[in-house]
Amino acid sequence: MAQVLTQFDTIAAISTPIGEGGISIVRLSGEDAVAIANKLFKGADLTQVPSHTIHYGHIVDPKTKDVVDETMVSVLRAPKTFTREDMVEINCHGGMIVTNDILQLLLANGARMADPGEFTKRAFMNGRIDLTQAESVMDIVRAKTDKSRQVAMTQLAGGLLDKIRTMRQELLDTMAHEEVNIDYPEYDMDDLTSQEMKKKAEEVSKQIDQLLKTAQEGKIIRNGLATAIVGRPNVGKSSLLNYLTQDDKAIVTDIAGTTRDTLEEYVSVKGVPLKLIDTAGIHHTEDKVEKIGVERSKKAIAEADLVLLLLDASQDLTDEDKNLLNLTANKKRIIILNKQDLGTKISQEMIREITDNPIIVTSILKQENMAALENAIEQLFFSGIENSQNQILVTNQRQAGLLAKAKQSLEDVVNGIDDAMPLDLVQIDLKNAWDTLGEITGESAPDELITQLFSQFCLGK
Ligand SMILES: Nc1nc2c(c(=O)[nH]1)N(C=O)[C@@H](CNc1ccc(C(=O)N[C@@H](CCC(=O)O)C(=O)O)cc1)CN2
Ligand SMILES: Nc1nc2c(ncn2[C@@H]2O[C@H](COP(=O)(O)OP(=O)(O)OP(=O)(O)O)[C@@H](O)[C@H]2O)c(=O)[nH]1
Ligand SMILES: [K+]
Ligand SMILES: [Mg+2]
Repeated sequence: MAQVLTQFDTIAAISTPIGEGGISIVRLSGEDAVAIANKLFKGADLTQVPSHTIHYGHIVDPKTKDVVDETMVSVLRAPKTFTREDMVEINCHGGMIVTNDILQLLLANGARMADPGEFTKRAFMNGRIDLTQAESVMDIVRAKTDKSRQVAMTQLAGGLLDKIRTMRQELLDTMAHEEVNIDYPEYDMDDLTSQEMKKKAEEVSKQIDQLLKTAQEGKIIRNGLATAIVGRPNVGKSSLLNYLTQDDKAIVTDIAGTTRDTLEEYVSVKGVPLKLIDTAGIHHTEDKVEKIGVERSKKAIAEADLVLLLLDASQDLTDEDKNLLNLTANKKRIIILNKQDLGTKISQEMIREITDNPIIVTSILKQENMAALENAIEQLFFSGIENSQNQILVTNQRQAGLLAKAKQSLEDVVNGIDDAMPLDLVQIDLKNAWDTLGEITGESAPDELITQLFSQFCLGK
């Protein structure tokens, strides 16, 4: 990792959302950050002020002498900054025109437009954070629930990084030890060495396994448990979405077929992060638009981690209900017998004959027994998964894929030793595992990977 802080040009970007707002921040990073800002700023000589101070003044177009905005400007000198480079943050009036004018002035005076994620990329290139921490910065920005933010914060603090560094160190120690033996074959400790190597490979492999086990939970916590609300028309699906989100985002009417397209909302139910998907009621229809909606509902079911299947308890079980019970049979599922206030033609016992899924009898309209539903969601979620308070979790596909690959190399080590393969060949697999773990943190990541990874970030981050 480069520790030379002067190798990059000076970049600029708007770091706050584009649109109307109270205040916007335009950020600069790089060797010339202070000099460029100083060309536009009237109020103090920014090249002379102490680091980490903020200054009141105006941004003036040096060509036209037009006063563009009244601002507060922070000067942050390397190395104690987000990027470890000199940085300037211009706090200007929110709004698309002013903010953009200031950015354009910076670009006209020597700065280059930053790529998405480039500030964070520099923090990585300059050694302040590793790739898992960079990814967590993005996860914090995108977090939809408190829990996903919590896990991302643990990752930002270096939880996963420490784990991976420890494993890499163990492999490195083993390799170093092994090299001594290759260099001094007269000791002929091959047997001892290979048994030692095998033991280490198995140990690290086990640690990787433990991390991989968290990937499913990590995915859910990061993205929310994909929860499809399913049922034939008018059973109360949209009413349930509105109840759980404490909002009335979904249109509810007594007309069957009100919801025509899937609708997604994030909500936390007893600490369980859900990505709720309200679907179009599934039934046979000739209506063209409704048909598409029904297809989307089927897709939502296919992709769901959890299905909330609603039945209208006040009416007899229909063929469509039976179809839906079949269609969702292999899913993690809660059956909701709704509209109990209108009577119970479908009983819990009847459904119990078909499935051992949790069955909750509710009136969503009268808000009856809703706590039981929330408890059922909580229990289902935490039954398979350990409590994740401050736990180190693998939260993305990139990390999980590399862990699996490293594990494979370690298995090759073990098999090679069992097959009495020459130690210098076994060592190649050991080195591969070490390299692959290094890709997770970025310590041995190829340039293309780094470029690709940061390009997914937001502009100005
Ligand atoms: N105005 C502003 N607010 C912001 C950010 C920012 O860049 N600008 N951040 C951007 O994401 C977040 C804060 N994250 C930051 C992380 C590290 C450093 C930093 O300067 N680190 C140095 C020195 C730390 C210290 O003084 O002890 C370091 O780690 O060496 C700054 C902000 C959220 N709020
Ligand atoms: N009596 C009674 N009515 C309910 C209950 N839950 C929902 N409703 C009513 O049933 C009607 C349909 O509710 P929706 O939430 O629109 O049903 P839906 O399943 O989303 O319907 P579609 O989107 O058309 O498939 C509305 O008039 C609701 O007020 C309940 O528990 N009891
Ligand atoms: K309806
Ligand atoms: Mg609906």
